[in-house]
Amino acid sequence: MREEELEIALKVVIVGNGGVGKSSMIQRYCKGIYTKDYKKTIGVDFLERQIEIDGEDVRIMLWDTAGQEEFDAITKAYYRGAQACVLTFSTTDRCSFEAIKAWKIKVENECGEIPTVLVQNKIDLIDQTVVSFDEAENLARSLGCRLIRTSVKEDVNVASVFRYLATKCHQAMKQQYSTVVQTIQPTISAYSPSFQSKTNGTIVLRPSKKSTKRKNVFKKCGIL
Ligand SMILES: Nc1nc2c(ncn2[C@@H]2O[C@H](COP(=O)(O)OP(=O)(O)OP(=O)(O)O)[C@@H](O)[C@H]2O)c(=O)[nH]1
Repeated sequence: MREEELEIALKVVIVGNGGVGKSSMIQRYCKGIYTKDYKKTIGVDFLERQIEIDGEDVRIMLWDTAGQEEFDAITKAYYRGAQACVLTFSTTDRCSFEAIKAWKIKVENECGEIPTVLVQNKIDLIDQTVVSFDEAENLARSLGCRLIRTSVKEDVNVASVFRYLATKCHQAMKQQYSTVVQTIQPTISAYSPSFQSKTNGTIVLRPSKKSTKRKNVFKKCGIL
């Protein structure tokens, strides 16, 4: 497999109370559609979309989890292995805003600290807001993540949420990859007066099949 054929896949979980717009957000992003009807998610659902980050293909798998507590036992299992998280609340639902910290803890218990974004959805209904501008900003600051305001209905900022997370994960993977490559790909520099080579006595050892190594490294990092 050549380097350019490698694929990076990201698992992203979307969490938040029922009715905040999680399913709508995923449908909007992956299928480009929006429906006014509310159909409660039962358990877990998933859709995917491929985008390009830094010239590389990144497949984003979006896991839509039910917001109702009755599904907690099922949904928790699906958080495992997620590399990024979207914490969602609705502009018109105070409880969904107050539940955000609990949602973060639920995800952290399964995945540890992963790149996370706080999303305030239904910004088209800002005249009916029950969360002030500052409250949302302060919550994002206290959680240590970026706040993005979206309207799935009007298609505002939805793509930015996933591009932001994919870029963060992609950078982290690249960094992780180069660290692993540095450890498994030693460069031995030795001066030998009796050895006359093109490199003036410096012997450089490199793997002959770079792309195969790289693929293995990606596997080790859990990227493939
Ligand atoms: N005005 C407005 N309505 C929205 C927006 N996004 C979603 N909705 C509506 O909010 C309702 C709930 O949306 P869903 O996507 O089903 O919510 P959910 O978070 O997946 O809900 P659960 O499956 O119960 O967890 C639907 O009627 C949507 O049409 C938005 O940006 N603006």
